[in-house]
Amino acid sequence: MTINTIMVIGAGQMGSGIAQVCAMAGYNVFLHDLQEEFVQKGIQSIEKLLARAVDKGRMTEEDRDDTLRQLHPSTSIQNAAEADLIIEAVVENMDVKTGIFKMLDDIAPKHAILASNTSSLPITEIAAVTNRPEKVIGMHFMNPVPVMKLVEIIRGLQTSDSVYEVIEAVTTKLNKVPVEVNDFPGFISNRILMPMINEAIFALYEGVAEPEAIDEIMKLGMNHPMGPLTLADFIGLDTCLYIMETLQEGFGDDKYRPCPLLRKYVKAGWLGKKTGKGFYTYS
Ligand SMILES: CC(=O)CC(=O)SCCNC(=O)CCNC(=O)[C@H](O)C(C)(C)COP(=O)(O)OP(=O)(O)OC[C@H]1O[C@@H](n2cnc3c(N)ncnc32)[C@H](O)[C@@H]1OP(=O)(O)O
Ligand SMILES: NC(=O)C1=CN([C@@H]2O[C@H](COP(=O)(O)OP(=O)(O)OC[C@H]3O[C@@H](n4cnc5c(N)ncnc54)[C@H](OP(=O)(O)O)[C@@H]3O)[C@@H](O)[C@H]2O)C=CC1
Repeated sequence: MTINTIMVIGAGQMGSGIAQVCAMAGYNVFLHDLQEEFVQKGIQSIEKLLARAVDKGRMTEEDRDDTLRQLHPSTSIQNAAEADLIIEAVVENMDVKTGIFKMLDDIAPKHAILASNTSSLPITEIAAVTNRPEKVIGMHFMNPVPVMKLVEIIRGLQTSDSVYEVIEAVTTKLNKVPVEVNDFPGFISNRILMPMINEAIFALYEGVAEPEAIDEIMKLGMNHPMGPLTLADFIGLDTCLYIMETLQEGFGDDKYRPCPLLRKYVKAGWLGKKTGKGFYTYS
């Protein structure tokens, strides 16, 4: 099966990054969100990153223009009728995602593959609301998408081998490395990463150390590129909380309980870098 047109649903930090790498790889791309202003914000962030790549000599002006020509803003979900592959990257909420997958199943052509960039939610459950569970798959990109090499590919219970192979080939064409996992809460990446971040938040909550000290210890002591609290702010504290809730509910194990401080910050609207305030303040 040949993939020519990709539609990305959700023009937030992940959706815009995914649209960027798809357009750079030569795919025709719709970047879709509910409102024009969100789509334009996503496109502007792509333009900024491409301009930086040109300035640094990593991309020619011609390649930048070609990439931008491949990108089409969308606020009409009906554009899904043109897509061979749809990658959903909206908020980490099962009801919102299943609502979108039901709509996409009605609109997208029969051959189209429906992928989710979910961080933790069961692919099998998302697939079950469609009439094509064999064509539903997890395509979990890492943040920041243009930089990180991994795409964790999650097979739902009914995902077909041929769909897996197409997604593996698309991932390679995006210049990323696909790694296959089965469908369990948090997959591999967030089953391991998020409890570490949650533990760092507990350490702060219990007054063991200041945020800067916690981050410095993990950076200098463990060679992590970012400390866990900086990384949580970067991912989004809402997303971190939803992932911990999925792990706790999915495994029925309180070892995954989200730290109360994380809940408190999310309730306050302190979602990290994207809102200007989290464990740190951003201008
Ligand atoms: C939650 C989930 O479900 C899964 C996840 O994604 S978990 C999160 C996974 N991601 C991580 O763990 C990221 C950890 N952090 C890092 O790897 C690094 O800090 C980083 C790559 C983000 C930045 O690297 P750095 O060396 O500290 O900073 P910096 O020198 O400014 O950036 C390095 C390069 O990345 C690029 N970059 C940095 N931030 C970027 C962003 N948000 N978007 C695009 N490119 C970015 C820069 O342009 C720079 O490239 P050039 O030098 O070619 O211009
Ligand atoms: N942040 C991270 O590091 C990573 C996140 N992910 C996953 O990617 C997904 C998106 O996360 P992220 O990009 O960080 O989140 P953001 O909050 O940055 O973006 C989500 C976007 O989806 C839009 N949206 C919400 N509902 C709908 C809808 N019904 N139809 C169309 N668009 C909608 C939002 O619009 P509005 O602003 O109006 O709500 C927003 O623009 C989540 O599932 C997350 O778990 C995966 C890997 C890493």
